[in-house]
Amino acid sequence: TQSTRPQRLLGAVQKNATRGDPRSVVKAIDEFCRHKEWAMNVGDEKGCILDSVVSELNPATVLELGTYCGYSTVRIASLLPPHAKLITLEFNPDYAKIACQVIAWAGLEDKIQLVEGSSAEWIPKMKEHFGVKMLDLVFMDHWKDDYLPDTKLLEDCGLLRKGSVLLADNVICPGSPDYLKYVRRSPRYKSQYFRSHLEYTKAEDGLEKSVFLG
Ligand SMILES: O=c1[nH]cnc2c(O)c(F)c(-c3ccc(F)cc3)cc12
Ligand SMILES: [Mg+2]
Repeated sequence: TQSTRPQRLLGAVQKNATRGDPRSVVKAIDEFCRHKEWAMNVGDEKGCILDSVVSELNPATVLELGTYCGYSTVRIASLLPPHAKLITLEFNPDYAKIACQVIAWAGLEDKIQLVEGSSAEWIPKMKEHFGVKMLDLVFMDHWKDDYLPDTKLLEDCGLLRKGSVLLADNVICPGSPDYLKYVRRSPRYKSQYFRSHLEYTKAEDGLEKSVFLG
């Protein structure tokens, strides 16, 4: 039977990356996506912006919406301090199965909790089910139409504190205009656009970093 693109991506990791070496996992995926098959990882260029936001923030609790194959999950987790935790939500079971193996290859299982399900279902359960008090960073990379409703849900569930950071991928391509309008207009956020390119292409895309002001 035919393999899927995520399966071929995992194969490239297992073939080219060193077990327990997150940076080699990131590199293997970027090489695969640049030279073999495009895939919707945040990629190396936007990934560097992601790295700088994570490193500057030094978050203790991170929520990632949209795991896909675990590329940004591994990028983020490899930069976290020792006892920090990353919870990543993935709706698609096939993606979750691949991501779990990519995360294991990187040796980051102890820092990452991968949950299969929808953000709408799991955001309200963050506190009771994961013992999460507040979120220091949310990386939004799931589905453009869910960015705004999920942001409102995070607010309503009391998961954001003064200084919590929302970092959203793909705000230009595919684009999330309603989300951009909201965070840029709201007096409750200080928003900043980091211009970049759609992963592995010359098309414009960027990340929007929005600090919750409480
Ligand atoms: O659905 C998505 N979820 C999360 N991230 C994405 C992404 O980074 C993309 F580039 C794209 C994308 C797919 C096809 C295109 F032609 C352009 C962008 C989609 C997603
Ligand atoms: Mg993306």
